[in-house]
Amino acid sequence: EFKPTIAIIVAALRPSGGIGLNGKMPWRLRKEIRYFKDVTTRTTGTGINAVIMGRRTWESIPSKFRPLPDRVNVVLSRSFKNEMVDNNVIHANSIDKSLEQLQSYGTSIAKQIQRVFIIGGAEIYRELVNDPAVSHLLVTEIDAKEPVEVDTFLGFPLFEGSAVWEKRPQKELQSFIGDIELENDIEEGNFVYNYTLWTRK
Ligand SMILES: NC(=O)C1=CN([C@@H]2O[C@H](COP(=O)(O)OP(=O)(O)OC[C@H]3O[C@@H](n4cnc5c(N)ncnc54)[C@H](OP(=O)(O)O)[C@@H]3O)[C@@H](O)[C@H]2O)C=CC1
Ligand SMILES: COc1ccc(Oc2cccc3nc(N)nc(N)c23)cc1
Repeated sequence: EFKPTIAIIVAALRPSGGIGLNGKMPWRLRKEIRYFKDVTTRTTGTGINAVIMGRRTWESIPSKFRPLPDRVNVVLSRSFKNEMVDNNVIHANSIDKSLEQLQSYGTSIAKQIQRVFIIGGAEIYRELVNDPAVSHLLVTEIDAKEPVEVDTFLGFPLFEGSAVWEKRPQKELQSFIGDIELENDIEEGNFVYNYTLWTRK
């Protein structure tokens, strides 16, 4: 029965949980962007992964860079009809409808959907972090040397201590991401960051 691993993937500033500013990300971290691409794209064997995002996040991707390549892109909007726009883009008006469509995608394109990543934005994170179907949080924890302005936040308490989620040892993150290299305390400009995995207590 179709039960892909569903993971939220996000880069968030500590301790505030800031993730956005003026509809964009408050930072540009080269290695972190490569990690995001590698983790959301990598599959074992012949399958393909899906990324699910809110309509505003989709609209803020420059049109020449969307859909995100080598992944099935699912865009959520309450005003969408549920439809496969083309082989790489699915419209859905709820998370449940998007999972239904991903299931039939697998049978129609004979490509099995392996993992599903929720890639933002803030409203989507806030809602889906409470969905029991989401089993993993891949959180890049960012510390800033100098203060950073943010106006959009994770929308759930994580760094202040969570009653629901617990951070797993690095070796569990390593086995989740396979042969993708895990560096610690990566420094880029004003930022130092680490990749983490959280699962439900
Ligand atoms: N730091 C990070 O890792 C990331 C940061 N971001 C940042 O987040 C911000 C964008 O987030 P945000 O503005 O919250 O917008 P979102 O990308 O979360 O999109 C919100 C829209 O998604 C649709 N939607 C939300 N919930 C549902 C639902 N349950 N069913 C169907 N449709 C739904 C609605 O579309 P409609 O109005 O059409 O109904 C809503 O307006 C930007 O600043 C972006 O840069 C984004 C991704 C990652
Ligand atoms: C504007 O569209 C988008 C905005 C953000 C987005 O997600 C990300 C982009 C770049 C790096 C990202 N890193 C992590 N850990 N998580 C994300 N969701 C990321 C994907 C699309």
